[in-house]
Amino acid sequence: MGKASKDKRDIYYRKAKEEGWRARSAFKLLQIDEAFSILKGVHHVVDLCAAPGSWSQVLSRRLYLPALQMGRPESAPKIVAVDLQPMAAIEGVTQIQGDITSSVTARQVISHFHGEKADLVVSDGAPDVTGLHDMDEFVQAQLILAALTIVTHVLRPGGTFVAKVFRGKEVSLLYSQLKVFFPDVTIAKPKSSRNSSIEAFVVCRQYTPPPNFSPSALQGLLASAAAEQDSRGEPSRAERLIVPFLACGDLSGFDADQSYDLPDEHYVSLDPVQPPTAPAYKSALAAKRQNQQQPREEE
Ligand SMILES: C[S@@+](CC[C@H](N)C(=O)[O-])C[C@H]1O[C@@H](n2cnc3c(N)ncnc32)[C@H](O)[C@@H]1O
Repeated sequence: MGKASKDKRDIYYRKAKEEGWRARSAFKLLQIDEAFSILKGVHHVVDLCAAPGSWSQVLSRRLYLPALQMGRPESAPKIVAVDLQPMAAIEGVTQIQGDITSSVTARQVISHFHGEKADLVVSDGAPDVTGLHDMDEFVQAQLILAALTIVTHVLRPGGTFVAKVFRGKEVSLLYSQLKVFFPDVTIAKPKSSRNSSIEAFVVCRQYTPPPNFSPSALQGLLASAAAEQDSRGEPSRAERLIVPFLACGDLSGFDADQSYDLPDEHYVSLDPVQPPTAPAYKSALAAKRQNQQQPREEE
């Protein structure tokens, strides 16, 4: 790491300590909000993959505490945070400990809203990286798809979804899938996210589910799209559809600080590559730990 980026990291690290944020990641959400005003008018919000909790702190300080200070606790926003890990309590934040890719956790989040809708869903999820880029990007993509499934149940039309992505060569497929639900999808690279990292954030605005869409239809919708798009004339298999993108780890052509225009197509066809299985992911992780390989930087 060069001196300049080291200094930059130290600035956000120090600032986080000074301002009482649990992680320097807080600045990523704050900078996304500066650029896109994602917190404006937000009442209910879901923070997926929230631990140790700096994004939840931002949500609490920006949304919940002001309502309390105005003496209106009854109209205070609802903030729900979910993570595999437990995290220390944050004022105004309800915590659910669980795996967002499991239907049990998804149902817990959905039922928490009692039919009310959220204005904003954020997801800063990152898997435990193996160092194998294809696999890491695949697992990251699974998190985004799980988050998107929750979004289709809890986000109000017109609402916003922000999620961390790893920008691999096939990331345009993910954009295309998001564009099915959001007419406005932008990729953002906040200054506090290291240039050396392939992470970026999709800012998806104006949630507009397709006509006649109901959340349980998500799988069917993607299935029929893939069937139409299967240019090889092979039968489409439902299991391919949970592969949001197939990553190759090739970052050439991506400028970390630039915003990209997104492809117009709603779908691109998927190659018939089997996703890594959970045992393959686990053994890759174990191998990484054994060989002491350097994981890719995430922040
Ligand atoms: C980069 S951290 C999030 C940082 C957080 N936004 C903050 O500001 O403190 C990524 C988190 O994703 C969580 N995570 C990864 N996979 C998950 C899953 N399947 N379900 C729930 N949380 C998950 C990890 O436990 C980790 O806490």
